[in-house]
Amino acid sequence: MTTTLKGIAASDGVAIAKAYLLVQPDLSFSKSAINDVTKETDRLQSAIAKSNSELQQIRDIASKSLGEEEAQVFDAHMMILADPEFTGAVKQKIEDEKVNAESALDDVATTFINMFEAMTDNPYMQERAADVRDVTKRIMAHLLGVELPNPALIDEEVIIVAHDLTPSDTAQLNKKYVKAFVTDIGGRTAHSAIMARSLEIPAIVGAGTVTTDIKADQQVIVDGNTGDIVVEPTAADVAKYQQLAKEYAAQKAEWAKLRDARTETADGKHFELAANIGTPKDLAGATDNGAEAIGLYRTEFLYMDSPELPTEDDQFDAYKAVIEGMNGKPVVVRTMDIGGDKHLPYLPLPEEMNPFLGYRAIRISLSRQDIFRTQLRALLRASAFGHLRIMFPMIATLQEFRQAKAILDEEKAKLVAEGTEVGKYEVGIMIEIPAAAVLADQFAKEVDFFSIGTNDLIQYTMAADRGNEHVSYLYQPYNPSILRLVKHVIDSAHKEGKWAGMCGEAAGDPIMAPILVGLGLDEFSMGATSILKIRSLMKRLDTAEMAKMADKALNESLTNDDNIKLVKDTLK
Ligand SMILES: C=C(OP(=O)(O)O)C(=O)O
Ligand SMILES: [Mg+2]
Repeated sequence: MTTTLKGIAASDGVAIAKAYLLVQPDLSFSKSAINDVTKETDRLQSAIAKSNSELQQIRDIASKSLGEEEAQVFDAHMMILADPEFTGAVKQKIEDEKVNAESALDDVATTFINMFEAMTDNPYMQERAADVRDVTKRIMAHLLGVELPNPALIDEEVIIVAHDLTPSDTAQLNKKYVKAFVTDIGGRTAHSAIMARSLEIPAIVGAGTVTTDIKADQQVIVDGNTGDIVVEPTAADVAKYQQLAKEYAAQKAEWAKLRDARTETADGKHFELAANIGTPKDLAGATDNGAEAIGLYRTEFLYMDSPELPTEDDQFDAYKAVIEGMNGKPVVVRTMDIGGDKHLPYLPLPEEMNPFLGYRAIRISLSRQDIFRTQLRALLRASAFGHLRIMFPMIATLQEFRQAKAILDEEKAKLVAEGTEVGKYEVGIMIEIPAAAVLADQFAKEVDFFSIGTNDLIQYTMAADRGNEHVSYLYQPYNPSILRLVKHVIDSAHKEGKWAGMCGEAAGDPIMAPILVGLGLDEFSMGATSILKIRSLMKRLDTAEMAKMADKALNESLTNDDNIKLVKDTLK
């Protein structure tokens, strides 16, 4: 029977394919005493052998579809399977204590994981804990006779159905086969959603209980424009959505004609449309979509994709590739923003009740200066190769900015003294904490630019977790409170002769962009796939009319919805 589910539209486009449930099975077991030791060690042996051949197969496919580097993690897993200190210890425990294999495996794995995690001075060994966990899960699944999902083995078109997708899960999906994804939890600005937009696949997040409502292999339609998920569609549904997919493709082809066009309003005013990227690989998408700049390079993915802290040279190579790749166009590189929902296995952070209010971004950089200075040196060296803008995330106070800037100046002086070439660069901050937005007039005297991070600015202003679907109604970019903060930031920058951009998701939103044009925002940075849509929209706007509309939006409208209506009516 056909059912329609609803979630939060997180990435545009329409997809029709069968469901692939990326759900962790229940691996609980109970401890029991055994009589037949040989039978139990045979069960263990067979689970290890099955795990090994599965890993071999995953490794082969992963190396072909994702690249040799991504595949190497599976070598590490196979090494653990072959390590007598680990699997030998499980066998020994079964023999000595006459317990079932599941319980012996769990005990030994826990000992190893605790041991690795305690090695706080050796991040490489700490990371092995995650490998032991993964391998243990695989052996356990075979012992219990349940199946683990293996997304790397997908070799036909599917729609991924998951409770949530971490940034690293999303990075492992092969775009050739993964046509869309839907998740139980998350909001429009969760990193999985941002990732979907950069992969250019439709996505719906925060859809409630899709992992139980949708069964494996059921046919599913995902409409990433509206947030509708149709399960077991009728032939008429399929025809309707095929038509919508066709129209969307035609619309995209129309926008594509604007690729090399200058971004101009109807009255000839230019606005800079930039792309947000996560890795140098995203550069192609940015230039294909006509980006005039990179307005946000989120460097944390460099750290997340690496098994240990990336070296200065690794970072230099990545930054240089992006800066050179943009051929003199500006590139805003944001220093590491780890914490919140982004974790590094080799940099254990304290468990926090409110990670988004905790130890993240510049707060980590200022206390772990070894990590920060390495990144700054790599950036300063890369500045010689084009137009660099360095940006600090999550700045709350002037002192934090001054401290970060002083460290940058120190590293520059050291490099210059060593005879290393350093180019020109600007230094700016993200405005994503209300404290900094309110004091933007003070900050504007000291920084070269602002980039407003609405994803965080909205969550902190509204006190509503950006990834929590229960409070996603409070993600209100057009709420007059948010707009007034944005106006204050833009006006403060202009008063000091500085520029203000926006790199939060709101910059690429067709309702928000006209208001921002009216407020005089200088630079709009967004997922690359939104650029042409916004360029096309801007061609229709008159800046004086938008300024009047923005004034109403700030001073006459009372709610977010009032402003949606105001923009729609004005653009009619
Ligand atoms: C762009 C932003 O940063 P991130 O989404 O990486 O937190 C933001 O907060 O708006
Ligand atoms: Mg942010």
